[in-house]
Amino acid sequence: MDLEASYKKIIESIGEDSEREGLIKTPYRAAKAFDFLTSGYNEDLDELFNGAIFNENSKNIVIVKNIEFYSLCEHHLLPFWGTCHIGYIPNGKIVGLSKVARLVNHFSRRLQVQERLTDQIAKTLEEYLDAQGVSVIIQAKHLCMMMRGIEKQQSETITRSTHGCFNESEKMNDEFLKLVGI
Ligand SMILES: Nc1nc2c(ncn2[C@@H]2O[C@H](COP(=O)(O)OP(=O)(O)OP(=O)(O)O)[C@@H](O)[C@H]2O)c(=O)[nH]1
Ligand SMILES: [Zn+2]
Repeated sequence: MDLEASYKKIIESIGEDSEREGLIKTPYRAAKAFDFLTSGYNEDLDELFNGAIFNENSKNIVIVKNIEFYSLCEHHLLPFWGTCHIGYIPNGKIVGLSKVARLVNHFSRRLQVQERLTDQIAKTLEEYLDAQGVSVIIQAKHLCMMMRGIEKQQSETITRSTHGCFNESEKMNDEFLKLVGI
């Protein structure tokens, strides 16, 4: 069964009339939206980075912060969203800045948990750049904790994934946190 037919079934399962005017095109719209929200599955990482990794000798920290993202909680299929802060220490290679944000979309536009999202972003960047170190922080709110379940409106989840020299150097960690400003 394709996505559109599945949505029609969901609408009917809750007792709604899938043929009424307001809902007639809803399965099509919802399928299109869900396709977009999970489009990360269809992207190729090599293509994403292709042509935008440059040789450069800087050994100083690079930070791209406040990258907003939307993802889907894999337990409830409800959105979680927030900001991602990424820092790395180059080791002969740097990456086009937009690709850092594309990497966040790549792993957030799918069914996720926040911890895995954080790790996948960090590990992939480390791998592609052969970086000396990578540190990623994600701050997010989960609708599954807000509009249902425990119904906490203010709680925020912070996750972190540190690799390479960030695991060994307190100074680097401090610099990253200070520049990110959280
Ligand atoms: N660690 C982690 N947990 C998540 C994430 N997103 C949602 N969850 C949690 O996944 C858990 C699923 O627990 P279950 O007890 O199986 O589901 P539930 O009965 O709907 O749980 P409640 O939300 O407590 O009502 C819940 O505690 C959610 O808060 C995430 O990104 N990371
Ligand atoms: Zn959830």
